[in-house]
Amino acid sequence: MIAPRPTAQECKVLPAAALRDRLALVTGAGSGIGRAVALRLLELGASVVGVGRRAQRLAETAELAKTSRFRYQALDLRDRPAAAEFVAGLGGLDLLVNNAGGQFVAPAAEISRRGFDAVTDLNLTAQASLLLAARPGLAARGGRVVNLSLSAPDRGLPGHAHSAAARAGIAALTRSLARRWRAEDIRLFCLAPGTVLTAGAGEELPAGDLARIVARTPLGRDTTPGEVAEWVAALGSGAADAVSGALIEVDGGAGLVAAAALPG
Ligand SMILES: CCCCC/C=C/C(=O)SCCNC(=O)CCNC(=O)[C@H](O)C(C)(C)COP(=O)(O)OP(=O)(O)OC[C@H]1O[C@@H](n2cnc3c(N)ncnc32)[C@H](O)[C@@H]1OP(=O)(O)O
Ligand SMILES: NC(=O)C1=CN([C@@H]2O[C@H](COP(=O)(O)OP(=O)(O)OC[C@H]3O[C@@H](n4cnc5c(N)ncnc54)[C@H](OP(=O)(O)O)[C@@H]3O)[C@@H](O)[C@H]2O)C=CC1
Repeated sequence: MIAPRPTAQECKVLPAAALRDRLALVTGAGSGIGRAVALRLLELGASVVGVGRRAQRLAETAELAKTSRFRYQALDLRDRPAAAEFVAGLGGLDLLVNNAGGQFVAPAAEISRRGFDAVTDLNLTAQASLLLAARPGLAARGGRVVNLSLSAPDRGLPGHAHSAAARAGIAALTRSLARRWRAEDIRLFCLAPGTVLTAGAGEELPAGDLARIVARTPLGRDTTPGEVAEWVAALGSGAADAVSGALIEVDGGAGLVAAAALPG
């Protein structure tokens, strides 16, 4: 049995105008966690630019947002020059949410070189490139960065060797840049969800595997998109500025247990 989750409303703990007049860039804003983040930042008063490959999905987020403070651009973040040009065009930036990501599940021995590269590119090097491109805009506004990772990537996750390597890499990159970019008034955080039952997670893993993973989670439940969104908003708002470079696991304790619920 799954333990009770907070409702979307119960997740909302920040004051109403916590992000008023801020400009945020949210990658992967056309679905799942990214969409929940974009909508919550808008509710809190921010202007949000959403990117992703599929314009139709971003348009659906715009419909839900019902505000001109949301705009979007179809963009493949692995196209470095296009992504860099787009970010530079935004000018000053208060918050970058590096959320776009994902992987396929396969035993390590069956991941080809191209497969490994595809996943590390999306989840590490494309995020790193976007960070570098956003640096001047972030520095201009004393901005904050939230990089999405995966809970406890260093514990070893069956079927996720490529992704775990990339996600541990983004956590390390976050720590490194948090030290260096402090001088430019840029703050960085790494946020690591456990299992969030988005359509994307459902495409990646069969429902039975997801249910087994959730059942092994110490809190006995999945993490909701609303919970992740509130954490992102809090980190972006300055409420957590005593934190720097940390990997924050919003995972119901999933990272505390061995990840043996998956094959591979
Ligand atoms: C404890 C875990 C709880 C659950 C956590 C859930 C976490 C989430 O992240 S939810 C997010 C869910 N969404 C996704 O993960 C979907 C995103 N995935 C993708 O978009 C793609 O898989 C990709 C971007 C990672 C790769 O796409 P692409 O670059 O288009 O790749 P290609 O199709 O060109 O293939 C490149 C290369 O990879 C090999 N490959 C692809 N799929 C598989 C597979 N299932 N198994 C093995 N290998 C695969 C493919 O064969 C290519 O290699 P070569 O054959 O050597 O050319
Ligand atoms: N759901 C979960 O349990 C967990 C998720 N995560 C991570 O959180 C993030 C969001 O996950 P979730 O919402 O569940 O998954 P989704 O699959 O719904 O979200 C991934 C988003 O990234 C976008 N995206 C993928 N590739 C690219 C690309 N090359 N360029 C631009 N955008 C791209 C997708 O849009 P489009 O396809 O239109 O490009 C999509 O909107 C991901 O990084 C995921 O790995 C981490 C831990 C657990």
